[in-house]
Amino acid sequence: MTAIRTKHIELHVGAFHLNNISISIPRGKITAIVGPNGSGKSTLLKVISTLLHANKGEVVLHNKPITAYRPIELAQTVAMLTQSSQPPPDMTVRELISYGRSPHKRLFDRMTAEDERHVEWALNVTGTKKHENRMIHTLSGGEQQKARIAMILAQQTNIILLDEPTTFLDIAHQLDVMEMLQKINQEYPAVTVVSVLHDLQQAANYCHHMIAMKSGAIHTAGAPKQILNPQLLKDVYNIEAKVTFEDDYPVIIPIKTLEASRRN
Ligand SMILES: Nc1ncnc2c1ncn2[C@@H]1O[C@H](COP(=O)(O)OP(=O)(O)OP(=O)(O)O)[C@@H](O)[C@H]1O
Repeated sequence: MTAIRTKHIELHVGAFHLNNISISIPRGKITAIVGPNGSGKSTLLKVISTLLHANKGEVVLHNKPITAYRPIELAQTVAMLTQSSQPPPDMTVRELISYGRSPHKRLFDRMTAEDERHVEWALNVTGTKKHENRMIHTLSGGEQQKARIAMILAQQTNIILLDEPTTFLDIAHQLDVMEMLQKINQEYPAVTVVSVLHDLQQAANYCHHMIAMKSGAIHTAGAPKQILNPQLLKDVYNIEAKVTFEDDYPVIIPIKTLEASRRN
């Protein structure tokens, strides 16, 4: 079953062109979007979440065109963690996470017991409970990132879009986040997770499906173990690399770049 389908999406932003994007993202699975800097990964996520509107083409969520969703219904269906360049909001961790409940409430409605239960769950599942009463700006970059992820999770949507959720995190916390997504995926089979990731090995280890982008277009999509190979690394990243398999998982050993002046 497909959670997200895009049909021939075209979008021009400045000089950049998202070019004929047709993808199917499986429901209840974890999908990684990978590709070089500037290849269009964030732009594609923004189109799926309606932060940006395509010039042409269609996005379909759970078999319903995105244009047929009411805004509140969309906010109850899709949550997106964007790449944050904003200063941290002037509030506590718990207050930030409570904002995730907004799509389930009317303006000025009080938090219900159910809202509190979802906030509590998000605090615990992300390990941010211990910071719940601290102001966001007093947290480290990694701790702030986890609080932002918790806010997205508190939204309790069946589609979760994450733009580089492991940015700012050390290796242990990166694995922590990936394991958390895996656990959520196992406990809530209806939840579809789509994450932009730069670490291809993590993508292969934790994701069921992988979409590789290059220059605003889809290069390849499929099971990570099937598509991750030296040719993909050459075509998409222009690097020479060895790809071996250990217990079925790819181990990527980068050797060298093939040219200096390319990439996207
Ligand atoms: N509003 C905009 N105006 C002009 N160019 C834009 C705008 N938004 C994005 N771009 C350009 O579109 C291209 C794709 O950007 P996007 O953020 O989608 O890439 P990405 O693959 O997510 O990159 P990264 O891995 O570096 O985050 C980039 O070259 C970017 O500079």
